[in-house]
Amino acid sequence: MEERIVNQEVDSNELSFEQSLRPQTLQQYIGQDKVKANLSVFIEAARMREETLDHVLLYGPPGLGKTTLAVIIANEMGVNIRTTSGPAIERPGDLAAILSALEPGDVLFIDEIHRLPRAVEEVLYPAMEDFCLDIVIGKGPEARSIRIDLPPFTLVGATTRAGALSAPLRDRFGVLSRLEYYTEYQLTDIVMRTSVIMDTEMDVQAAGEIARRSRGTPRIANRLLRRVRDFAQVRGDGTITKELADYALELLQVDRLGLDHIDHKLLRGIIEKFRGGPVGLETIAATIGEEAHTIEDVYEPYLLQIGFLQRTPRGRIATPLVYEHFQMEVPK
Ligand SMILES: Nc1ncnc2c1ncn2[C@@H]1O[C@H](COP(=O)(O)OP(=O)(O)OP(=O)(O)O)[C@@H](O)[C@H]1O
Ligand SMILES: [Mg+2]
Repeated sequence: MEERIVNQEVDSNELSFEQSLRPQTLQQYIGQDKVKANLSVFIEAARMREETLDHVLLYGPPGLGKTTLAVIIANEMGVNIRTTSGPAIERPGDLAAILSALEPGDVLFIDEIHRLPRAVEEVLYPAMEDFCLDIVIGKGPEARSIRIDLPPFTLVGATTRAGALSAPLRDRFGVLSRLEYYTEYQLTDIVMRTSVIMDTEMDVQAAGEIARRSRGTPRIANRLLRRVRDFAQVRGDGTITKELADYALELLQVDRLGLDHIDHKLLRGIIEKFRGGPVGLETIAATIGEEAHTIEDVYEPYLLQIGFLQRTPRGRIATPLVYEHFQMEVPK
């Protein structure tokens, strides 16, 4: 994949930066008001009854705050969180080991839960439903199954692709929370909050400009802020003014809607080579030299969200908004 500032890959340096910025309570968590309102009721009710919280599935595009929310849920419940991910659990025994090491009430966070192997998923069903493990010992006619009780726990699953989850797994979550792209105002708050944590002076207009170009995504907002701060330090006096933000964002090649050179290549490709579409995903992938599933999971969601692309049974169509954005004439 080509290098892009708006991509969703996170290296170890950025990960520790992100962790330093993670809000710790629901109150510090900006936006996602519906999700927060529901969760706070469920958490309070569970605490009043002194029960574990129902299993929670968090889904939505990358970088919107799923992992952050999982940690907050554990904090608000006053319990420990144990973190793992779908691809990391290869065999049923791996999951059994994790489950039997939990303390009563713990949150087990499984990131990318849609990537759990099938055989592992089947261990999860009785664990989620009845807090127990069914283990088969021996083979053939000698085989018998024993049941092991588990401490009650809350499973928090996160996925960018709720559609890829099997129905039996999805049905075992009591709370399904879908995270939405953030508004410009919410992202402005997030950027301001981050600048305070980083001890950097910033004009609110500059924060607004970063927010507008962040594709509705806190991860991208914080990343752009960090790069803009570098420019402020080297080219300015350290303060992030609107002027400096504009200058830096221009150099970073993120346009006023947060689109970068790859989005441009993709959209222009559809317009120039396929007269605006419809054109199939595989064809687009081949034209711009990217994997089809990368386009589908990473590039497309935001372009669909802002109404630049339409998905039809015959392929993708570039809407008139794209022509407008590039100041091109819409063909008859
Ligand atoms: N509501 C929010 N308020 C403030 N900061 C947020 C919020 N949501 C996310 N962030 C920040 O954005 C960054 C990315 O969030 P997080 O890692 O939770 O996203 P994610 O949805 O788990 O992404 P992925 O799908 O890639 O795992 C974190 O540094 C976090 O601090
Ligand atoms: Mg995450």
